[in-house]
Amino acid sequence: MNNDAPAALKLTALSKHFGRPAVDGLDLTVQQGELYALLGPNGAGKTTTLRMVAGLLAPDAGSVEIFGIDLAANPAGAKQKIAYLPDEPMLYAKLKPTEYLEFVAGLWGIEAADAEPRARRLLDWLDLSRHAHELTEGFSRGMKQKLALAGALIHEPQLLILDEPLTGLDAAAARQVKDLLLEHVRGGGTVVLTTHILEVAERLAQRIGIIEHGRLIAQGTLDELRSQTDGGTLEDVFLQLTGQP
Ligand SMILES: Nc1ncnc2c1ncn2[C@@H]1O[C@H](COP(=O)(O)OP(=O)(O)OP(=O)(O)O)[C@@H](O)[C@H]1O
Repeated sequence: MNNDAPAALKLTALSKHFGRPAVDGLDLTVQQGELYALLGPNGAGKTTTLRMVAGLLAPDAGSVEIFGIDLAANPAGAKQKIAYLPDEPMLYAKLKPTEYLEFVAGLWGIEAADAEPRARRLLDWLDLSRHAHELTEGFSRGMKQKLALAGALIHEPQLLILDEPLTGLDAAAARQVKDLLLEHVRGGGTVVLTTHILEVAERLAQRIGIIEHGRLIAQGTLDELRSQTDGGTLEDVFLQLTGQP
């Protein structure tokens, strides 16, 4: 990790209210090359945070910086560096995976000659190649989730923002996605994900942040979080920190 490099993601006093605070003065920094898991109870503000990072929701206050680029000042420059995968991604039912990936690549201005091998590699990796010429409308939830992830990766973003990327995936698909995320980080990329599957955070994340009522209440490696509590599994630590029985 290069300490002189700008953080991959820096949130400063980020806030969003929907009548009441959903995200409430959130400060959070993720360094380049990290896999950071954001955990929190239902309604804690995780999705709202990620949607602001993705530029889909305007903050009421505070700022988002992506590799030192202020999202509000230079949205196009900041967004070029990230991919955002929502918890319920949208696909085009009447497109085949290859067509979908070519379409997404086109939106990013990637030449077909470059997009095609990238798409092939992603479909291979996610074990979707044998379905490459089927319409996505017939895909299972897990297959759709994997294709959406491939779409998020097609422009080779440096920062991946993933909302619950493993929900609904079977063991094999979850393994493929986890391997892909680890590969992204090994190659110098950065991942920020939310998950309710604590084993995913425990196994993949270098650092874990716990958010409650829109605020970061704890952050660190699993060992650091353990030392702030009575220890145990991440589940024990999480439940203690969030004051749940
Ligand atoms: N568009 C919206 N309009 C009104 N309230 C909203 C909106 N989006 C989120 N909220 C509220 O903001 C709060 C935070 O929601 P958010 O979806 O960010 O939580 P979360 O941590 O992602 O929860 P979960 O784990 O259940 O997905 C909740 O109280 C939610 O009801």
